[in-house]
Amino acid sequence: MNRNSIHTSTIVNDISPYYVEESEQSLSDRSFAERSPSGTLLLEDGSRFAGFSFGYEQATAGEVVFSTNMVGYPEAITDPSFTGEILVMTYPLIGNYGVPGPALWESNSIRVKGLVVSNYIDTPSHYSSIMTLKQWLHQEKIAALEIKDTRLLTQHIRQHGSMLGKIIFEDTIPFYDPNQENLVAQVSTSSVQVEGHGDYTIALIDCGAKRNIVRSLLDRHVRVVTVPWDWDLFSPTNHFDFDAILISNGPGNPQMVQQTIQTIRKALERKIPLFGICLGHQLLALAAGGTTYKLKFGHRSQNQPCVLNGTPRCYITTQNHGFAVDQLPQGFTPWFTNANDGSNEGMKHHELPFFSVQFHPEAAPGPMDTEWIFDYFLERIRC
Ligand SMILES: NC(=O)CC[C@H](N)C(=O)O
Repeated sequence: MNRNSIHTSTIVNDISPYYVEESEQSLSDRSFAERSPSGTLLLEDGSRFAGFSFGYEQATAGEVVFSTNMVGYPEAITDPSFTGEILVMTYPLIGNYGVPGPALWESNSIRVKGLVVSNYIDTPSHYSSIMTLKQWLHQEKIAALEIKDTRLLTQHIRQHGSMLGKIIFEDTIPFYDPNQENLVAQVSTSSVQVEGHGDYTIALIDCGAKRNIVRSLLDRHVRVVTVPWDWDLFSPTNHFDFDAILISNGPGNPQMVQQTIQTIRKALERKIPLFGICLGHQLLALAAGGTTYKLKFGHRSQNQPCVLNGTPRCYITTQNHGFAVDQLPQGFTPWFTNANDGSNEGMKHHELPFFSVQFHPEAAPGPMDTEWIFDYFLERIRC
């Protein structure tokens, strides 16, 4: 096929897929060129990106964010932290290893409001695959578009910041801002779950916990009692013995999660060992008197470099967050700092067992470089 025959019809703010002239088409290109865009990603600034639908064709709206992770799309789209978000994946091959069984997901369903990829592969090859990504998206009624130029779309988001958007077909719907709602209340467990055995009991406040947090604790032979986000651990009616509290990751604006912040404040007063992950880091900061802010386009990838403060050591971390901690609370010092933009990535109290990280030490997906933080957590309980 003569490469000169391919040209892109890129109209300002309207990225259309490649078109190939009739004459030099191979069969596969012919099928590609004949497919007409069937869906549109419309951003709140008026930008339109046409695409080919491979998901459930019903309009959906949310905050449009991008992630650069190269692997782990099943874990990513089942992470409750993505609730309310339309996820753009910049790595061009998505779907190529299918979908594993639920035991390898980070929650029991797909959490993104919509999915945008550059090249959807509908012919997966992997021993663990039980269905194609397209089948899964249809099963769970999630819209998905193949927009060839996710690079341009991502550059747009980087330049202008993550913004509201919607995937529309024949129908349309209003824009929806997930950060104006308490998304944690929508994703948290509604009942208390008890798992595992061991010398220590961890109360896990489920703000949208990724399953690999629980797996990481159970692997260390502790008992994990998962409670809802608004469970008052200190009310007489709810009492059970525990040795420490882990505040989990979760979606949306940390300011919306006031009941959890109140519970953390009570734990601080009682000097109970506290460990926060991602949203948990933000909630611990707010509970202790710190502040949070919204990043321009967030950190969503598996290669975010975090320097261990006071050392030359830099860890490669998995991240998925749009907010960050600005002012650390009194008595806390920075634990990790993002080597890309200098943002805070962790903090610890200068004497009491209170500490938290903005990144995901449980990975899933991504590198296990910081898994040792779970061991550090248990050591702080023992001493
Ligand atoms: N993964 C998370 O816990 C995300 C925390 C928070 N919702 C944010 O976007 O910053």
